[in-house]
Amino acid sequence: MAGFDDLASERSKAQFDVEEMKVIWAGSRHTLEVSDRISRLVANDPVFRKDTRTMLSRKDLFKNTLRKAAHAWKRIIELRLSEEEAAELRFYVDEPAFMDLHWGMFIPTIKGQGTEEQQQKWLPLAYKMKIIGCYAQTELGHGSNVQGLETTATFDPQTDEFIIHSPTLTSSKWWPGGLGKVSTHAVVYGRLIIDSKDYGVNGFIVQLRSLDDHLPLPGITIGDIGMKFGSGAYNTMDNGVLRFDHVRIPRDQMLMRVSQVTREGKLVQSNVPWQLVYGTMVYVRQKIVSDASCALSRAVCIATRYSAVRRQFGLQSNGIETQVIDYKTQQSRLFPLLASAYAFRFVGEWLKWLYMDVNQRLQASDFSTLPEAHACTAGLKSLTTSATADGIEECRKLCGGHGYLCSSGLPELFAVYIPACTYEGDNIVLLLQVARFLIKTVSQLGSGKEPVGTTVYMGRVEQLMQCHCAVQKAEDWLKPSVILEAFEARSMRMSVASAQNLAKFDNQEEGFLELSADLVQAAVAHCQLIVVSKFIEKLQQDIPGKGVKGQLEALCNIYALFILHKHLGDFLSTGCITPKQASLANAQLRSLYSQVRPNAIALVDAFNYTDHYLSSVLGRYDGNVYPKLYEEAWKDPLNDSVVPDGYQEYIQPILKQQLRNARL
Ligand SMILES: CCCCCCCC/C=C\CCCCCCCCCC(=O)SCCNC(=O)CCNC(=O)[C@H](O)C(C)(C)COP(=O)(O)OP(=O)(O)OC[C@H]1O[C@@H](n2cnc3c(N)ncnc32)[C@H](O)[C@@H]1OP(=O)(O)O
Ligand SMILES: Cc1cc2nc3c(=O)[nH]c(=O)nc-3n(C[C@H](O)[C@H](O)[C@H](O)COP(=O)(O)OP(=O)(O)OC[C@H]3O[C@@H](n4cnc5c(N)ncnc54)[C@H](O)[C@@H]3O)c2cc1C
Repeated sequence: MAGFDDLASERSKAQFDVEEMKVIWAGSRHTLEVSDRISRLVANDPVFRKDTRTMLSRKDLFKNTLRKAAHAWKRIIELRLSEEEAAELRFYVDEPAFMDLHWGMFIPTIKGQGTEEQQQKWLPLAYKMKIIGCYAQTELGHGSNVQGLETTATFDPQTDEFIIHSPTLTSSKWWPGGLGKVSTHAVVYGRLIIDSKDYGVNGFIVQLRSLDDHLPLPGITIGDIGMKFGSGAYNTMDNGVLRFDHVRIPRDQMLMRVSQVTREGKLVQSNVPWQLVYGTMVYVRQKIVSDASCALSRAVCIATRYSAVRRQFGLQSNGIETQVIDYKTQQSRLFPLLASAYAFRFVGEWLKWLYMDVNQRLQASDFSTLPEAHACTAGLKSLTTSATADGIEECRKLCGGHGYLCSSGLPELFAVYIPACTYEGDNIVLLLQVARFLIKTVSQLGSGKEPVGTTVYMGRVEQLMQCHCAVQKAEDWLKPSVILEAFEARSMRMSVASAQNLAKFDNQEEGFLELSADLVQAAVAHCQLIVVSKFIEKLQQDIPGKGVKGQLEALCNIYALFILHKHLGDFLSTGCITPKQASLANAQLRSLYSQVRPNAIALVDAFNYTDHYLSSVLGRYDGNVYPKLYEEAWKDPLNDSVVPDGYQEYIQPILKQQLRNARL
């Protein structure tokens, strides 16, 4: 049987230790053990089946999600899972649901923006799920522009309460996940008003529904905002609409870590920067970067396995056609995505470390690294989600016609993933934040304030503005120092050029708007440099296992040279490399594809995904694609009857020409 033999033979060709690569991918032996155990637990539980998801009506789909969420919670309690194991279980259940927002945003917001007392009051309730919360920031009229939110929270000194109100239609909360049908509570972002004075946006804990009968509390109008893109996909989530009509909450339900309102109605600022009100977004953006590597690797795993099973043209002497993975065009589309999945994994790991480091500093009142953390999380969220969304679609095309079937798993993965380019900050809006940070850094060069963190390279501005790439032969592109210098010089020169152009404007804000398209490109260049440099740093660590390091080096070089090839215009126009060096990079890239080819299947096996998680007939571990595709087709409800419903009303009259006769 084609698929079985093909994948078995591919696995036997691997030139590295797959088990050790699994550890590298997971992050540690411990993480691998946990994710392996929990993914199998989910895969073997019939309640977590997901093969009918794309065929259910919205109501049935949603109820099924509630059933799975309740079952997941039951298993977490029964098995006494740790926080880490519980998070893995939710991940492998693989269905967007209110739980994501409760654990992923509501709880972190209280932890990050609540005082000690507020945490003590609310966190135990949230941890035990005695209350379910969501994150209600975006409104009908404003999402990106958080300072433009219209919901008001007016302090009433008579009663020691805030009055939460939606003064306009556009102030209706719109989009929060988990809000529409499930959440009992929300962190609501609104304008703090004291004595008619507007003190800007802050977070407030507001109860939305009765804990007895789940009905909305007085003054609250609440519902789901309707069907979203794709079948199944993100429609398991109850993204909601919410309006307040003068709803009163006690004063101590304003999240008061950043600023406090006293009983007398005085606003007291603490020593933490006001931007901490945006802190949950930094946390979630960091998570989304790790998530990107999961979504991309999942699509790549499906496309790689299928490309080894699928054969088209080129009859060989033994009468067998060519595996499509052997076509150079297939490799040049697929392998950069494989390399990107690994690159995003490692940059995600680093970003997690950066976030933890910033958090520890914040606890010690050191706020110096917050701007860098904001720029890195915003930029990398943007870069990785855009590349992943495009990458999933490319994987669908790599699977030809069968990729368009829901049973390939790719349409639903695409539909569920693409909003990541929008939620938690529109990707362009976030890149503009990075650009502001870069322009600020460039403007401070020579002022005595040394660039830090990921902008340290900018301290070598003179060298980077003048350096010439030393590549003379294709293999020179394999040297990390050569790659780094080319990426640093490109980013430096693009930022400096933007800053110089900006300086020509009398009004900096106007200039920023006028040049924003170029500024976005400079931000992308800086973020790509971060990804490349973190991959190179990873390779400097001790990497055990036969051949593992060699494979990672090849993937790192593929990622870097692919980006160089894709953005050749930047590298050439800034004079970082010559056309001859560009063509040497291309030659090297081709040679790297050949190096990865025999290891491709093993490299996707190292993700250690179960067939349940992949939910793809094309990506099955055993490669038994054709019989299963055939089998799946017959499961479609349309095939329940041989003659379809509607035959007599709509097909028969055409065939019998009754419709035409009626017209004549
Ligand atoms: C096949 C099926 C598969 C199923 C798979 C299922 C798997 C399920 C798994 C996952 C599901 C995913 C779950 C994810 C759920 C989605 C959750 C989505 C939630 C949301 O979207 S919440 C809403 C998010 N909203 C936003 O992000 C809004 C974006 N806007 C902003 O962040 C800001 O308004 C702005 C940054 C764009 C502008 O702010 P503003 O104050 O107006 O602006 P500036 O003047 O530019 O900035 C002032 C100053 O502050 C600094 N700064 C800005 N932001 C931050 C920050 N976050 N932290 C620190 N500092 C910040 C900025 O740099 C300026 O500094 P300066 O003055 O220059 O020094
Ligand atoms: C699936 C999903 C789940 C979500 N979950 C939540 C949630 O749980 N809680 C919550 O509060 N919100 C949630 N959101 C809302 C989400 O955070 C916002 O949609 C997002 O921040 C983008 O804001 P917007 O919709 O206002 O886009 P807009 O800002 O209206 O963007 C429209 C266009 O304008 C461009 N644009 C906007 N501003 C600028 C600028 N300054 N310069 C250049 N171009 C600009 C953008 O690039 C984009 O092309 C969710 C959204 C989705 C899709």
